[in-house]
Amino acid sequence: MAKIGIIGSQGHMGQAIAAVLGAGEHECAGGADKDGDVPALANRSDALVDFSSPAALQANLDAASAAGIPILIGTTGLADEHHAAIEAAAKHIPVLQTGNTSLGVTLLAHLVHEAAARLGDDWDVEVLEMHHRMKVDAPSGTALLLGEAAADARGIALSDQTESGRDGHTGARAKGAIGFAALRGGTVAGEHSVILAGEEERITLSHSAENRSIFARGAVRGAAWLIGREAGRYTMKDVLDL
Ligand SMILES: NC(=O)C1=CN([C@@H]2O[C@H](COP(=O)(O)OP(=O)(O)OC[C@H]3O[C@@H](n4cnc5c(N)ncnc54)[C@H](OP(=O)(O)O)[C@@H]3O)[C@@H](O)[C@H]2O)C=CC1
Ligand SMILES: O=C(O)C1=N[C@H](C(=O)O)C[C@H](O)C1
Repeated sequence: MAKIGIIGSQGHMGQAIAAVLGAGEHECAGGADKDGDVPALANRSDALVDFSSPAALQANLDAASAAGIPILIGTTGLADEHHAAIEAAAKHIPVLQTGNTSLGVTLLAHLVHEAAARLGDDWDVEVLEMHHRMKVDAPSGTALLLGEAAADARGIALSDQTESGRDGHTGARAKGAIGFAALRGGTVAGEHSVILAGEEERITLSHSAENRSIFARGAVRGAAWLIGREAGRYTMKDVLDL
């Protein structure tokens, strides 16, 4: 039985993860929130899960590194500097970072990769997402993960080809662009669609999260999987062997 420490424990995801741990094969080592003692939490944990804020990321990576334990980063809204910090920490400890810990989205990304590779850039890729009114970042981490899957399949850098937040006289869509649109409202746990639009036909690949327990179960599974691994950067694809 692994002891999992939760950063962001009083938040929606923290509570969902505590519920999974309360019912399952692993144990909750405790939690930390803003002004919490993450180093002390790390010292009594076998692995950490972080669903808090990008502002907390560096301190959380430092605490995991100092304790010599793995960490799963579920926090979204990460910038280049955060990814650089993850790369640096992953030289010393196992780090899994993902915008979505669910089994369904991990498989969806695999399908998007396959579709984008086979169809080529005559088919336009648009990623549409909707989340609850409290969500603070856009596009969602999942939307970016799905966009990355399409970009990777086409051998392009997503950051060079992103079109998001279209408004006003935007001009025609650039060939090869990957578009993003974000909707916010109500209590939606997470809706994602990847639309591949070709000449006179479209394919839509979608995932609907009915509640947060799918993310929580995946987070616990991912954190437990990290224990005993070599230092490095991992994704949910590694956990699920996809
Ligand atoms: N990868 C995935 O599968 C998923 C990722 N997420 C992501 O997880 C994150 C959290 O989501 P959610 O639970 O809905 O958000 P909430 O706002 O409900 O919870 C965030 C929690 O983090 C705490 N927190 C904020 N800043 C810090 C800090 N500096 N140090 C420690 N704790 C801090 C908050 O405490 P306080 O209230 O005191 O500020 C709060 O308890 C978001 O980035 C979200 O996008 C969400 C679902 C799935
Ligand atoms: O903030 C959320 O709620 C969610 N965040 C993640 C994201 O940004 O994609 C995962 C999930 O969609 C819910």
